[in-house]
This record gives sequence, C-alpha cells and structure tokens, in this order.
Amino acid sequence: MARRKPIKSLAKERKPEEKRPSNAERSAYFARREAAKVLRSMLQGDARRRAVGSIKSLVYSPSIRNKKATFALVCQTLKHLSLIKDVMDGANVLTAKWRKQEELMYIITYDFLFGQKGSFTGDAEKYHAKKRCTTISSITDFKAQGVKDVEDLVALDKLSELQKPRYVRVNTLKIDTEFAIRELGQQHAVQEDDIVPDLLILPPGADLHNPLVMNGSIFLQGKASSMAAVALGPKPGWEVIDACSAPGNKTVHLAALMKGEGKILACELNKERVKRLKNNVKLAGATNVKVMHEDFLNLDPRDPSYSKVRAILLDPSCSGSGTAFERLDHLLPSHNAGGTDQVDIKRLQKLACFQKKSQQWRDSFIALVQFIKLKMKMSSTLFCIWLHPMGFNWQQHFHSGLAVASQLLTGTDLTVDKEGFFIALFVRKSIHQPEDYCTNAENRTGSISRKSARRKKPLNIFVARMLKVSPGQQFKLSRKRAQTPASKGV
Ligand SMILES: C[S@@+](CC[C@H](N)C(=O)[O-])C[C@H]1O[C@@H](n2cnc3c(N)ncnc32)[C@H](O)[C@@H]1O
Repeated sequence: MARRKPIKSLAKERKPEEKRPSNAERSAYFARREAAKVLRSMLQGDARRRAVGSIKSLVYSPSIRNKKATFALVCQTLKHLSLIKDVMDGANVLTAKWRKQEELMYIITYDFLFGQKGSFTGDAEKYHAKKRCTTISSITDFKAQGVKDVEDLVALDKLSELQKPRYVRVNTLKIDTEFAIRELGQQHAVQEDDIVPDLLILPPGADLHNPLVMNGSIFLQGKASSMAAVALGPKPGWEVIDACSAPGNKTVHLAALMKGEGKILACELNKERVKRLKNNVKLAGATNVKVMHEDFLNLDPRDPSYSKVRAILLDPSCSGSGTAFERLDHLLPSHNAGGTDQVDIKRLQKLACFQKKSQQWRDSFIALVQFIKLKMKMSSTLFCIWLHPMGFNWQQHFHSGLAVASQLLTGTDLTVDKEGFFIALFVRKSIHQPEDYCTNAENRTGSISRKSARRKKPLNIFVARMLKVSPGQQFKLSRKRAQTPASKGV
C-alpha cells in the first residue's frame, strides 16, 4: 500500500501567540490541502495526457481523510477555475514562492470567492488574506464593470450564466432549419445566428426537453463549438480526420456540412468516451463517420489509409472536467519530438485548432501556431477570438504577437456570447484553390480566373459573416492589412 505522505502540520504553521484554531477551522485547513493534492494530480495528469483517475477515485484513496469536503472543493474549484485564475492573475497572487503551491492557491481563492467566510487558518491562507483586500478592487477590468467586492463578482458570474442564451444546432442530416424554427417556435422565441449557419438562438433558460433533441434532429451546442467545423469548411466528398472527437458534437457537425458524403475518421483515445461518440454518431444519422478508438498522435501519416485526408479538426481540450489536457503542450517539439510532423499528410489542406481560453494555455498556443506555420508551410488564415466576459483584451496580444492583423477577427458580442475560445485555421499555402475563396455562384459560372482569384479573394461565407459584410465582397488578403470594417477597429 502506498505510504501516506503527511500534510504539513498545522501546529508548525501557528505562531505561539496565536489562538488555537477551532475544530471546524482545522478540518477546513486539512480539506483545502487534501483538495490541493487531488487537484494537482488531476491537472498534472491533464497536462501530461496521462489519465490519473477520476476525481472520485483520487478522493476515495485511503490518504484522503475528509472525503466529502475534499471532493466538493475539487469539483467546485475546477468548475470555477477560469474565474479563479483571472482573479489570481489580476491580483498577482502567484509570486515565485506561492507558484509552487499553485493548486492550494486555487482552492483558497475558491473558498474566498464562493465558500468559507470568516477567518482562515494557515500560512498560505494568511498570505492570501493580505492580498485579498487588494484582490478585487485592483483589477481594472472588474472595476470597469462596476465590481467592487467579492459579492459583486460572484453575482456577475452567476448573472452571466443566467443570461447566457441557449444555442441549438440543427442537424441538417435529419431536418432543415426552417422546420426546426417552426417546431421550436411553438414554445420559444427563436432567432437564427448571424454567423453560424443552422445555429438557432433560444432565450436563456429555455427548456429543451424536446423530441427534436431526443431524436438527434437538433444538438445542444454552444456558438463557439459550432464554429469549429464551419471554420474548417470541409466539402462533401472530402476525407477528414476529427482528431479528438468524443462525444462527437463537432464530428456530426462535420458530417452535416459534408452532407453525409465522403469520410470522417473520428479518433478517440478514451474507451468510455468512444461509446458516447458512437451513440451520438448513430443518433445523428452520420453514416460517413468511421469511429476509431485510437490515439491520434499514433496515426502514421505515411499510411496509405490517410493519403486522401484533406482536413483535420483538432479539439483536444476538456477544460475543467479533468478528463483531458487543458494545454496543447504535447504537440510542441519539446514535449513530443516531431509531434506535429505526424499530421503532415500530403494532401492535407486545412487544419483547424479549437481551444478554450486560459492564461496558462496562451503561450503554448502561440508556440504551436508558429510551429505549424513553419513546419507545415501553412498560413494561419483566421483567428476568432472571444473575449472573456471579464473583458481581458486578448485581441491585442495576438495582433502584435502573431502579426496576423489582416486575419484577426473579433466577431462576437461579449455581452451575448459569453464564451472564451479560439479557433485557428491553417490553410496550406501550396494548395490554395480558388474555390476556397469564391462564392459558390462564381465557382459554378467560372466567372473568375485562378489568377484573379488569387489577387482578389472574396471571403467565404463564414469569414464574411464574422466581418458582418456580404460574402461576395472582395478583399485583398495581401501582405498589407485587409481594409475591412472589423480590422479598422482592431
Ligand atoms: C474537448 S474533447 C472533444 C470534444 C469533441 N470535439 C466534441 O465537439 O464533441 C477532447 C477529446 O479528445 C480525446 N483525446 C485526448 N487526447 C487524444 C488523442 N491523443 N487522441 C485521440 N483522442 C484524444 C479526449 O479523450 C476527449 O474525449
């Protein structure tokens, strides 16, 4: 049996003049440390892509004494991790000393924001308490939103959840959008999304116990998530890899965009999640999907089975759930020699990466983007950036850091969409084809030559919608910044 590693004694942390902590304070102190240990294993496992077990299995190990409190603390901290990190970043809580106990700081910040009130026992807690008075008030982005104290912040967080509209994506393999609008319209006010085709917006809190959901005619899918497959834009008849596919929301979306034609190789590492993936594929009627229980990094790009693959969707994060990794480090050269080379499939034309925003992940993402551009001779053609509800300005960072000003798009309304995600779309330079940039009508009539298409590239419908201009409008996506309404404001 593994030896139980003692948690630092509370007595050692207590100065002689301090009063003895109450039993409740003692048990909260230990629960926070036990929770930090579990959280550390979960996050480290995530980062290394080594599943360390479920939260439950870790909490129910013999070394954890206060199982109930530890379990609650871990789950709740993971649930609010993004807000917690924002607060900690804003107040600069993690100095070099405390970075070593990062997870404990997450837990304490959770308790401070949402949980325990009153006095906290322990050195880390005391350090946190000192920072606490400046924590909220010092964060300019919170100030701008009228957040003065913890209560305001928690209320803002809850409010933003409550006000979130519900998005449903119509599965066009089964029904068309007009039919869905009619059916759902009997119960709710339904709006069509102005960027993502076949995505409908319902009021916050709309009850979706609906037969259309049960029979796979519509999928409950957020706006950002629904944009990934559209950004990749596979054509009917293509072969596509969905590298990290379970539970399959984007897989079946790809299938719908491809009108059920061609082939989607849907890879999934996790055996349990493969079952969910298969169920969803069946429910959606996506007959062109081949589910593969595989680690996509082990696929051999020289294998003739992948020679026809033209696009890859890469969606590796599962933030907060602890079931997968939150960062893209494993794709970087230092973490996996030649990792990205492995997707250098000859006919590969497009690769879309989809990631949830997190502070930690930013640097990995930038390195990955640069690596892919360099190694795969791909140009990064599109960045869609949602600002976090708290309003951190990521757009500036990418603007200067990646010098992709002409392709940097900010297209969503913070107050409405409330999601923080990135999509990076890479298109291989050597096989740009005019049809990728032309409207369908122009393609059919052959009204623009290959040469002129290269010179004047009309935006595809997705990009056009992001920019809120008409799809046929011509833009010079040249070395100069594109003169678009959106880019002027960037
Ligand atoms: C964010 S989820 C994917 C969500 C999915 N694209 C959707 O829209 O429904 C990430 C998935 O990737 C899987 N995964 C992680 N690493 C993988 C790998 N190397 N190969 C295949 N699947 C992987 C995880 O098990 C998890 O199910």
